[in-house]
Amino acid sequence: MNENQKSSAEQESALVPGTEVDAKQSSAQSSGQGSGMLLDLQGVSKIYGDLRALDSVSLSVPAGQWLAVVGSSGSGKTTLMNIIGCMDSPSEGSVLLEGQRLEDMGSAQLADVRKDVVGLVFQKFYLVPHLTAVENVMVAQYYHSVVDEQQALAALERVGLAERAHHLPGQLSGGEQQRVCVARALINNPKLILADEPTGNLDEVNEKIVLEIFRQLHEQGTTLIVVTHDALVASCAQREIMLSHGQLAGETWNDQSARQAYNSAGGRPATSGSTIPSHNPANAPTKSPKTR
Ligand SMILES: Nc1ncnc2c1ncn2[C@@H]1O[C@H](COP(=O)(O)OP(=O)(O)OP(=O)(O)O)[C@@H](O)[C@H]1O
Repeated sequence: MNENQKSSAEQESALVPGTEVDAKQSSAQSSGQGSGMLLDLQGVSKIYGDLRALDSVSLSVPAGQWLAVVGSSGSGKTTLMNIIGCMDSPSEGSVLLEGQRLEDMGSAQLADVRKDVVGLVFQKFYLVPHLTAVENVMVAQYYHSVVDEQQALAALERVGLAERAHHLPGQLSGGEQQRVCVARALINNPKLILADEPTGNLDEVNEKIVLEIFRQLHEQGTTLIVVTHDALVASCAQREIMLSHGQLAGETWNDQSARQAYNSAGGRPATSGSTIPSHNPANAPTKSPKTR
């Protein structure tokens, strides 16, 4: 990446998750009220006028869990992911990430969390159009630590795009662009991957590539939260929650040993305002993990 490209990339950094130019040194504040979970949502609501896009959702996610979030269009999935990813703030309730309350953080600290803890695979975060695939991955490295082209190329190879590394986004298919976004999210080894419809643009072969990467990340201990409309993709997760009209409509465990570990660690079923979950882990039938 030359200096002109860097400068343009800085101007467009708002398009790239975790790359805010004005991020200053974080002085992480501990709330002292952490639950031992990587993520803890406590009565989180998002209110737009009369609409409760999220309605008092409480949800704990331990480090290393693979969670799927399902629900019909407009049920609040993206709203939830935006709040967890520090891109939106709740109208009510608290979000703790690594025991730190997000509402106690200033914008620079939130930018650091986005940069250091979270990797985003969101369709709305487009690639910088005048940078090649590998340069788009290197932008994320640039704002995180140091640029390493070989590492960026390896990340693209991991998503099956070695041959397309030097193409501009406009020269890539929608599915290929999506995979560049996956490579960009992985490049800084985030603890938490938030993926909103990560396989939405992909054919079956590419969907398998992405799911296999998620499986490897899960085995390495990365926490994954994946919004999907695809029941097969959801079934790869250890745990699924379903949203409906901003409320929790169901919770299912696909991995019973993960469920036991979660319960032993003091984890509680997800809940929301006035809804009694129709399907909670206390009475969930045993379901074998599916493989693809
Ligand atoms: N900025 C906003 N102002 C007003 N209403 C909003 C805003 N953002 C989202 N909503 C509403 O909140 C509700 C939840 O939206 P959200 O995008 O979270 O749904 P979703 O489950 O992700 O849907 P989809 O699957 O279609 O992406 C919807 O009714 C949506 O219209």
